[in-house]
Order: sequence, then C-alpha cells, then structure tokens
Amino acid sequence: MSGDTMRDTPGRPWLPGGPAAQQPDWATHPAYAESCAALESAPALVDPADLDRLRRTLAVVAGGGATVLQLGDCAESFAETGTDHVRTKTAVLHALADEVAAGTGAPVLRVGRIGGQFAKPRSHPFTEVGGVRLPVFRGHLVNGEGPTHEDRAHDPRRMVRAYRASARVLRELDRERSRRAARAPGFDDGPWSSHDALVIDYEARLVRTADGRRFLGSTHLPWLGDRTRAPHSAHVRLLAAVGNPVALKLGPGTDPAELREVCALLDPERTPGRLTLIARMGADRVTAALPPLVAAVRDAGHRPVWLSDPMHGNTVRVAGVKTRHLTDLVDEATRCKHVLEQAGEHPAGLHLEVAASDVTECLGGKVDGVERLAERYTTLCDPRLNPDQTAELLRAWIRA
Ligand SMILES: O=C[C@H](O)[C@H](O)COP(=O)(O)O
Ligand SMILES: C=C(OP(=O)(O)O)C(=O)O
Ligand SMILES: [Mn+2]
Repeated sequence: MSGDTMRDTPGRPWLPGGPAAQQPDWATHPAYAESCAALESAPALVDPADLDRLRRTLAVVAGGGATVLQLGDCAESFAETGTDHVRTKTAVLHALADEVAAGTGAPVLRVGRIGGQFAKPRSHPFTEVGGVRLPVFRGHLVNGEGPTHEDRAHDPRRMVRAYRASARVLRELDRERSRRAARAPGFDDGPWSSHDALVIDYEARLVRTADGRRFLGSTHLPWLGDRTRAPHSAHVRLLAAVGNPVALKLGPGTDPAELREVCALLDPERTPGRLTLIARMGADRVTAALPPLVAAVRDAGHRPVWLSDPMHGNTVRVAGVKTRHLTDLVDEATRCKHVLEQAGEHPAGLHLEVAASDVTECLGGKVDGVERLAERYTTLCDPRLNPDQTAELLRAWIRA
C-alpha cells in the first residue's frame, strides 16, 4: 500500500449494518477518516483463488479425509511480524502438524492465528494497573499494552499499521505455501492465515469484489468470537456477505436455535468447506452443551468442520495470574472428540493458543508450579501453551 495510492484514490466502502459489540472508541479521532480511506484504497491481502482452494481443502476435512491444526498467539504483536518471526512460528506449526499427521495417518491442514490476529474482545473495558484505572488492552490494531493512558488510547492509525504488518506476514505465508506446494503437490495443506474479524472499521474496509463476488481481503479464514456472533450483528452480516471460508466460536451459552439462524445466514447453500464451528465450552460443560448444537446444525443440512478450542473455556486465575491447566485442556479436547464421534461427526482437529517459544504461561509439563509462571510469561493477552505442552496435548487427543 503506497502512501500516494492511499490518499489519491479513496474507494467506496461496503459496510454491514447491525449492532457491533466490542468496537474501538475512535470515530472522533482526527485521523479516523484518513485511516479508513487508506484501507479502502489498499489492495486485498489475500488472493480470491486461494480462498476457493482453502474451501475445497476444508471440504475434504469435513468429509473426514484430513484434520486441521489451527494455532498461534492469542494476540499477535506488531513487533513480531518480521520474516524470522513468521518462519519460527510456521516451523512450530509444521512440526506439531507433522506429529498429528504421523499419529493419525491423515494429512493435516495448517492454519495460523497469524497475519492479522491483532484485535481482542475483552470481558471488561477497564483494568487496574498499579492502582491506576486504564482502558483495557484490545490488541495492537486498537491500542498499546503499555500501562499508560497515552498507550491505551484507541488510535485508528493502528489500522494502517495492522494492514502493513499483516501484509508482511501474509507475504511470507504465501512464499511458504508455494515452497510446500512445489515439494509436495496434491493436498493443499497451507499454512493459511486466520483471525478474529472483530473490528468492523478495519474488516469491512478490506472487503473487495472479484468475479462479481465479495471476499474479505484481510485474511483467508476469518472467525467470529463467542461475543460477536449474534444473528443480526454487523459481524455476522459481514461474514455472510463474503465468499471466504468462515468460522464461529461456540461457547457454553450457545443457543441451538440461534446457532441454526446464524448458520443459515452464513451457509445458505450448505457449501462444503464454507463453515467451521469451534467449540470452546469448558472441560466441565462440553459433554452436555455440545450434542444439541451438533444435532441442530446437522438437522439443518450443514456439514461443518468441527474443531475443539479447549483454551477459552478453561482460563483460571492462580495467585492473581491468568493461566490454564494442561489437564483441563486435555479433558476438554478429548471429551469434545468423544461427543463428536458419538454423534457420528468427524472430530476434525484443534484450535489452540500456542507460542513459538518456551513460554511459561500455562501449568503442566515442565511448568510444574505456580511459581514458575513468572519465568517467561510474555503473552499480550491470554496464556499460551509452549510447543512441548502442545505436543503433549496433541498426543493425548490422538490417543483418546
Ligand atoms: O482471547 C480472548 C479474549 O480476548 C480473552 O479471553 C478475554 O480475556 P479477559 O477476560 O481478560 O478480557
Ligand atoms: C477471544 C477469543 O476467543 P473466544 O471468542 O472464543 O472467547 C480468542 O480466540 O482469542
Ligand atoms: Mn485468547
């Protein structure tokens, strides 16, 4: 995106109507209009032909012929979008996916929470740091994590920085996919990008048209979080209007009738590979909460890819620190697998928050006590597994 193009040829935005939860408060910022215009005239970050390719691969997954590993940071950092960072992250994704492929005997589709995972829905708008009340950190697309009012201010210029950071990452993913395709043509296993399509100002201004069809130009596989998937929300209207494969997070409060309504809006033609549903119920709730949802979706004729996110329903505070117990994650992932198998569905894989380095944010494996959490606790938002903990979880899931 060159500066000149950004200013001289403002596009005509397509914007979804409807209420939008969890949005930044920045419409009166002096740089708001200019930042939106910059995005409107910027090229799409993904190729629409790739979106069809990914959808076809997801259709293979939905039919039981492959599994999916979708993982990465809870919140990506602008500071970790250089080529070396991306290569380190994709190397971890491939190493873990290769283990799953060896363990299941089936190909593994590799999807990162990467190349745009810069916006976070939060439980509370404010937080207290050292006795000072500050706006909560909402991801680098919206504000900074520093504990000052200045850093926490919502700044629309960050949308342009997010676009540029995503462009760097996605270019590297494209190169990586081409290298893999040249080495092993056939099953198109990625790595593909995905993120929570949370900030409507950003996402809607990256909607583009190709061959008369709209597509979301910010990522390959956008998902909607558990807090933003209401049937007539701007978020659902946004994803209903674009041709990308799309995903939804489903928490324990998901109502089967409401889910059917959303699935009908997102997947009216029952297109194989269009819809991925990610259960994030909590280890204690998945066995009761998931079966009615599986039945509702299937009875309505959809054939989604079913994934388990065992992270977001199992966050706890231990000695004031946000963490997750690996044992809970194993419990939820394996229970989810059993529920899906009993319902005659393919347990298609896992959606995980994983760091590319040896962090100490979740309890389990070598992180064997609360006192160890402080050693390398570097996440910008939720606690991530390190690669060893992830491998342990994957082995348990494969065995279950
Ligand atoms: O990543 C997901 C959410 O942003 C996160 O779980 C919310 O965390 P919070 O409850 O600390 O706001
Ligand atoms: C916010 C997230 O998840 P959920 O919407 O499931 O809470 C996330 O994946 O980081
Ligand atoms: Mn998270």
